[in-house]
Amino acid sequence: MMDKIFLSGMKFYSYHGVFAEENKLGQIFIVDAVLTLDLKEAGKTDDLETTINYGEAYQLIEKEMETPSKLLEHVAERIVRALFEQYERLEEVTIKITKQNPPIAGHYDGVGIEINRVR
Ligand SMILES: Nc1nc2c(c(=O)[nH]1)N=C([C@H](O)[C@@H](O)CO)CN2
Repeated sequence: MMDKIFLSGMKFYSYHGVFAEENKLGQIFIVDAVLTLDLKEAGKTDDLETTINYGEAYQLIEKEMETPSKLLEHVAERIVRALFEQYERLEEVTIKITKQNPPIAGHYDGVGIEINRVR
């Protein structure tokens, strides 16, 4: 069983979407991230340099969320790429992005996507 760092329920106001109204008005997106890596060294040494600083990972995700894409799939792939480029020790990533109030009639808690990528 591999170790994990998680960032859950991150909320961003962004402009991703297929429709012009979404690109113009924007909406809230909820992002959940799970980063898989070995946390034994950090557990032994108590040294932040031996793990991934989740505060720094948050900023990286925030930066990608600020760049508009049409599809949530595209946003998620950009986040994964940025994380793998930044963190050599990262082995696997899961990114889930939810739109709570997309322009779709009906009753639901949210719609969205989740991707999992292994380096
Ligand atoms: N698989 C996907 N389907 C849809 C997406 C998406 O990003 N991935 N986006 C939309 C619209 O932007 C949505 O917000 C409203 O219909 C539609 N389907």
